[in-house]
Amino acid sequence: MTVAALPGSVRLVNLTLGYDRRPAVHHLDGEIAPGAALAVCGPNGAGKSTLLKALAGLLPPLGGRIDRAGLSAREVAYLPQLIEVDRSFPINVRDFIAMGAMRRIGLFGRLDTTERVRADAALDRVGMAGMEDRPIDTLSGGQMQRALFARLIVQDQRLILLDEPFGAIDESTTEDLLALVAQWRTEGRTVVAVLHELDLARRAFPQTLLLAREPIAWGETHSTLCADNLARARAMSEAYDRQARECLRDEDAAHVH
Ligand SMILES: Nc1ncnc2c1ncn2[C@@H]1O[C@H](COP(=O)(O)OP(=O)(O)OP(=O)(O)O)[C@@H](O)[C@H]1O
Repeated sequence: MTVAALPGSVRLVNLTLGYDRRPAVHHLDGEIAPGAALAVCGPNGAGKSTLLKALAGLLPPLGGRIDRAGLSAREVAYLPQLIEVDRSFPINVRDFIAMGAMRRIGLFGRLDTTERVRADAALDRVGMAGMEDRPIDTLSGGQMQRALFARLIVQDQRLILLDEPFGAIDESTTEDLLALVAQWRTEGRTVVAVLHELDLARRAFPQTLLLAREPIAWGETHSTLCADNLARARAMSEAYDRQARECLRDEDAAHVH
């Protein structure tokens, strides 16, 4: 018997994800409860970003499914890795932040006073008041990440997906943005973040999924990130890399004969 998912939860059912029909994440089962703060950790190439893209609805599953109970794809905000954000676009900070309101005002809609006030309040919240007119290509990495979080505030969604939000930014920015994540939780939003720094997961994310192509563990953060599980994740990831090379060799051989 299938138990109904909680309203606002996200359930992964035997989920397999990949590219060009090659699996990158296998057989993932679990549920992200509404209001949860879930860290996704694991070695390089473990499939963390792939999972986030699928949760954002940008990558259709190769197998299994993602059930979003009562949560439409439009209620999801996704922040890709900073490196993937195009900063060369000629736009100032306020207009960049206000792009978060696009679903409310439409692609070519004008910013009314309410949206302007909302954008400025979001900038203030992330400590960037007074920077409204700066072109985004003049921002430092930390300022850009603050601006991206301000855009998430303006987006105002129930499920927030963050891919390595604290990589390559200074400590005070990390602390300020962690406080914002805590606030989102008190507002009942669900936050899923890919994190490389396990200490940040331990400090600020009560739940963790440890991934190494397959789930190693998913549960309370401190027990999930125990030494045994971390060693298993590393071993699984290395084994996968070896197998992948062997698979590629098999395919090359098949082409020759
Ligand atoms: N667009 C793509 N096309 C083909 N393969 C991809 C693509 N993106 C990722 N992959 C592959 O999928 C696997 C998982 O990658 P993913 O980026 O999800 O891992 P990750 O855990 O986020 O890694 P990292 O911590 O290094 O960012 C890797 O083998 C990667 O090479």
